[in-house]
Order: sequence, then C-alpha cells, then structure tokens
Amino acid sequence: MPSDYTKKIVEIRGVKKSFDENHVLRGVDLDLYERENLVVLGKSGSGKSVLIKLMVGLLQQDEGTINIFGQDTTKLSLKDLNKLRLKIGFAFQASALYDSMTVRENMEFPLVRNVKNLTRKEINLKVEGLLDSVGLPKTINQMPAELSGGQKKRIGIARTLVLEPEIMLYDEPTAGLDPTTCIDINNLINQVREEYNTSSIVITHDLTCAKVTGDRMAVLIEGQFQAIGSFEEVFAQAKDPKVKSFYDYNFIQ
Ligand SMILES: Nc1ncnc2c1ncn2[C@@H]1O[C@H](COP(=O)(O)OP(=O)(O)OP(=O)(O)O)[C@@H](O)[C@H]1O
Repeated sequence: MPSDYTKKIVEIRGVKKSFDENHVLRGVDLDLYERENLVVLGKSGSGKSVLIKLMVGLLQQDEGTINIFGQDTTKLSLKDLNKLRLKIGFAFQASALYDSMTVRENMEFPLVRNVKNLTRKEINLKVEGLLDSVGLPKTINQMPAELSGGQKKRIGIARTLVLEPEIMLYDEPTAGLDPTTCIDINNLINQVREEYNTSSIVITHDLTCAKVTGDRMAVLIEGQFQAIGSFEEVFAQAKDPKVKSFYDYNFIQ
C-alpha cells in the first residue's frame, strides 16, 4: 500500500465516449497514483475495456482529457504516443501468448522488437530473471499448449514486464481460474508492485481479487464512476441505490 497519494500518474477528466447511440462513457473522472493498485469494477459491457483502450490510444475519446505522466494523450504525436505506450504494460484477459512460440520466444518477442542493441546474454538474463520472479523458471522451453491456465497468466504477466512498464493494466486477471490459482495471481499482482514499483489498474469482477489487490476501488455504473474509495468506503456507499444494485447483482449471493 503506498504511504501517500501524492504523485498522480494518470488523470482522467470528463471523458465521454459513444459508439453511435451507445453512450458508453458519460463523463469519467479518475486518478491513478504512483505505486497504487486501483481496481475498476463494473458490469459486463459497462465500458471498462473502452476506458483502457482510450488510455493507450487505441480509441479516441469524444470529449475530456487523459493525462498520463503529465502528457495529454490527444496532443501527442504518434511517435510520442508509441513511446508512452512502452511505459504501459497491458496484461490481457486471455494471456495472449503466441501458441507457435516457446515460453522463451514469447518472452523475448517484445524485447527484440522494441529494444535495440541488447546482447544475447542480456536477453537471457532478463527472460530468466522474470520467469524466476513469477515462479516458473522450468517452463522456459515449453509451448503454451503444455501450460495450465494459471501458468499462462503468470507468463503473460512476466512477458508484459520485460519492457519494464511503469503502469500495469490487468484486464480480468483471475477470469476462468480456480480459487487457489486466483490467490496466486492476486499475490503476484501485489508482488509485481513491490518488485517493479508499478502503478496498476486492475479490472475485475472478482471480489476477492478486488479486496486483496486494491488500495482503492472505483465502480463504473451507467458510464460514470459512482463510488471511489477503499473497499470499506465503497461498501459503505452501497446505500446509494445504483451502487447497491451493483453489489447485490455481483457479490451478494
Ligand atoms: N470498437 C467498438 N465499436 C462499437 N462498440 C464498441 C466498441 N468497443 C466497445 N464497444 C461497446 O462499448 C460497450 C462497453 O464495452 P467494454 O468492452 O468496454 O465493456 P467491459 O466493461 O469491458 O465488459 P466486460 O466486463 O464484459 O469485458 C459495449 O456495449 C460494447 O459493445
């Protein structure tokens, strides 16, 4: 848990995004602070992925601003936007490993593509070090098809870390995993923050994941964040009918 929230890494203000008559984001404000794990909760289709895509410039907002490291993403040249993207690691919902490549080749791919002049020794050290840190050094020569879902997620996260991102975006990191493996992934998200000093946005439907990894939570309902705060604070706001209905729907069985 960060000792204080002083340094803002991301500042989102008044962001709106529609697809024809589908008004997905209707004025979103959100901050991400240095070394914070911020959990974004919201029903399926509420616009969580759209928000992430806006952050990395894969979509363009209709209104509002997104500042990352003090830079307005809409005002960046393509070259500067690409530079910024390299500081943002995106751990996809599916681990997005290439099936035809070994774990080593998968890990090397972003490095070889984006970092020039690395020696073979430097590449090996980096790949082996990251596989160690996610607890899977022995998988290095395996193919993705030989790995469990949890192992694929861990390697997907390790691969995202090869470019040393300052921001990590986790999209449904525990989706489709059994409860024990979920615990491993939640712990890994916290470990990544400790080891690599990342600031993270974690998109999840999983209440345990939210509680274990999140310093703060933000609940996206009807295109706006209706509640933002610690787990307890957001729960307290469950008196608000919209937030309550979200909780009742998702968590109270
Ligand atoms: N490129 C696009 N073109 C048209 N509509 C889109 C596009 N991307 C997203 N949408 C729409 O925006 C809405 C929000 O989608 P989004 O994927 O952000 O939801 P989500 O909250 O991430 O859902 P889930 O939890 O199921 O992943 C949906 O109605 C979706 O159909």
